[in-house]
Amino acid sequence: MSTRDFVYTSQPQRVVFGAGALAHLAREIDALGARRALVLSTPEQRVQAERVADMLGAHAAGVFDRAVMHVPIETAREAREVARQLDADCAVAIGGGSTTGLGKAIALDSGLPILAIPTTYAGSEMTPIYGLTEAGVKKTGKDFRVLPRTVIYDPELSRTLPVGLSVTSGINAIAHAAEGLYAQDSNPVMDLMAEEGIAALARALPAIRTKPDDIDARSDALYGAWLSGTVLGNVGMALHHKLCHTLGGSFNLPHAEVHTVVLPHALAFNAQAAPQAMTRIACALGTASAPQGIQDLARHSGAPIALRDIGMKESDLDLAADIAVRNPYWNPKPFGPAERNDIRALLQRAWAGEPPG
Ligand SMILES: NC(=O)C1=CN([C@@H]2O[C@H](COP(=O)(O)OP(=O)(O)OC[C@H]3O[C@@H](n4cnc5c(N)ncnc54)[C@H](OP(=O)(O)O)[C@@H]3O)[C@@H](O)[C@H]2O)C=CC1
Ligand SMILES: O=C(O)/C=C\C(=O)CC(=O)O
Repeated sequence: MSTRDFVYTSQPQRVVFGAGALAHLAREIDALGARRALVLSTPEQRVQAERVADMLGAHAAGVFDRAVMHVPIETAREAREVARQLDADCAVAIGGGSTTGLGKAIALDSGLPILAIPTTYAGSEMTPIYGLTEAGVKKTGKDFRVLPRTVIYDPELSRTLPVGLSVTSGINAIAHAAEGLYAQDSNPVMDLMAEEGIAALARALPAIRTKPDDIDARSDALYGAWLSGTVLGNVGMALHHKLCHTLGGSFNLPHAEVHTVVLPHALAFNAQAAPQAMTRIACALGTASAPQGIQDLARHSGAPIALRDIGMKESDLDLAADIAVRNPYWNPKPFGPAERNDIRALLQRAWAGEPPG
């Protein structure tokens, strides 16, 4: 094995993992030194949030249940104000990436520590990345104040996640790991986590499709999500995430589904420029080809493989290509304005659900 130069910085975070781990909530709030926790959720997950507030007893400051995808700035302002009025000294976010994202918006403003309890595989709980949407434009940034201090991973809570969303959310996680393997600032520790994360999710997703409440499969998927989210939090994103942020942010396509459709095509685009990463991804998937392996995993798990099936208009593909190449992320194969036609062709294949070219 050859070694290479790298920089590795570990991030201060506490992870409590296991079926039934939610029972440790009060202990973890104590460990944070928090006295008044504001519990966050989506409207639909309010019952779960109230259960969490009940577990906190006198340490619960209240419940704010208006989290929505992509964190509109108005919602962020409202939640920040509620946290101030209730004199909260901590935010407990129970839910998917949307709820964690709302916690991050509060922390960005106030420095309040976040305790995250993820119920999807999006991985936001492991990253210092935040997203905020203002006047129809989503901006992302990095700030260590938003990195949750404690994460409770309880696979019991993901048993109710519908199969379709479990698969697409799982592939959202795989995307973090896959791009981590060819990131400009990758390192050997993240590479190991990425491979293990992809392998765990590739095992778990078909098993969840067969038996959605299988706690071992749920546990494996959440373990993969933790590893993959850690990779996203430690190394850079590339072409795939740029395309997904363009399609989600400017065309309002559903986050996890976009990741699922685009990933095979983004990997195909990068295949020649990142051959070692492709080998590691394929190996973790147990397939001959990384791009085709991802598309097969999606198809065989009943997930969408075409942008046209998740709300993208063919007439918007030109604009999407223009936006994606305007401010490109670093990528092993550069994609600026000069590669606009290649990106347009990639999007056409993804739109039609063709095999990754
Ligand atoms: N900053 C970062 O590092 C990252 C940020 N993100 C961001 O997170 C958002 C996407 O996160 P994602 O998790 O995909 O989406 P959401 O948090 O929006 O959750 C998706 C859906 O899952 C449902 N759901 C969640 N948990 C359960 C459960 N246990 N049982 C039943 N239903 C459940 C929710 O239903 P309901 O609406 O009914 O509550 C919701 O409709 C995006 O805004 C994305 O940009 C994603 C990854 C990383
Ligand atoms: O939009 C954000 O909050 C920032 C990053 C992500 O969404 C990562 C992803 O595309 O899954």
